[in-house]
Amino acid sequence: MIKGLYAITDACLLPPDQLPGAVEQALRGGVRLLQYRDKEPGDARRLEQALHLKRLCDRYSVPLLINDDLALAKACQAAGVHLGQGDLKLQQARAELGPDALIGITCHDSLELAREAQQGGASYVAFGRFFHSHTKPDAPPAPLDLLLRARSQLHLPLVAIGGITVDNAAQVISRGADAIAVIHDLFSSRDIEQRARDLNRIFDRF
Ligand SMILES: Cc1ncc(COP(=O)(O)OP(=O)(O)O)c(N)n1
Ligand SMILES: Cc1nc(C(=O)O)sc1CCOP(=O)(O)O
Ligand SMILES: [Mg+2]
Repeated sequence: MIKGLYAITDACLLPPDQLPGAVEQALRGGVRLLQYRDKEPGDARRLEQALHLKRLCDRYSVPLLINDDLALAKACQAAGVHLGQGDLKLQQARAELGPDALIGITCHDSLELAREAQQGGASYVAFGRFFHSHTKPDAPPAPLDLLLRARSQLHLPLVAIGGITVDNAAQVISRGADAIAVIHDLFSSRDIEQRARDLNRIFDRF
């Protein structure tokens, strides 16, 4: 289930009037998971957008995850949440969302954090950033070979994030990433649908 292109939305790249259209193009291009990530204030706007994305994702049978915000995930009946090390604890999210929810955990460059997340019942672990990221330039870097070690030591799906593009995605997929989480290279593209197709197609080579 956690396999292929994992698209993440961004409030700067996608203002409210462009968000649904851009996401639908990505879904048409074969995105396998979608994360709604919006750190701007405005609970009512965020709820409205998340509900809209949930309807779109349902049409394409794609799970919607919500970044950081458990209450929003519950309110829009999302498939799950993505949590960082400074966010809500995995155990609380699992207890509130139930055993079937998708819960992803950011592990930066740490196999120890990943083992902890695996033991705690995470659905996937995310490592990164692997390349320069336009969206989050200050995210701590992670070495590509971390994925090889993670692949041999963990049984959970591995998500790679941070500066992933059509030109470098093969480097993380060939080292064991099950999914690539992408913001800028997808949503800044002039043809989002085609870019989604191109990013997904890289998995066929491995
Ligand atoms: C798939 C995926 N991986 C990592 C992150 C980053 O989460 P976090 O460290 O909590 O940072 P913010 O996204 O909240 O800024 C993610 N969102 N998704
Ligand atoms: C949200 C996020 N988290 C990261 C991490 O390393 O934890 S990198 C990142 C931004 C990903 O966007 P882009 O594909 O534009 O680089
Ligand atoms: Mg977070």
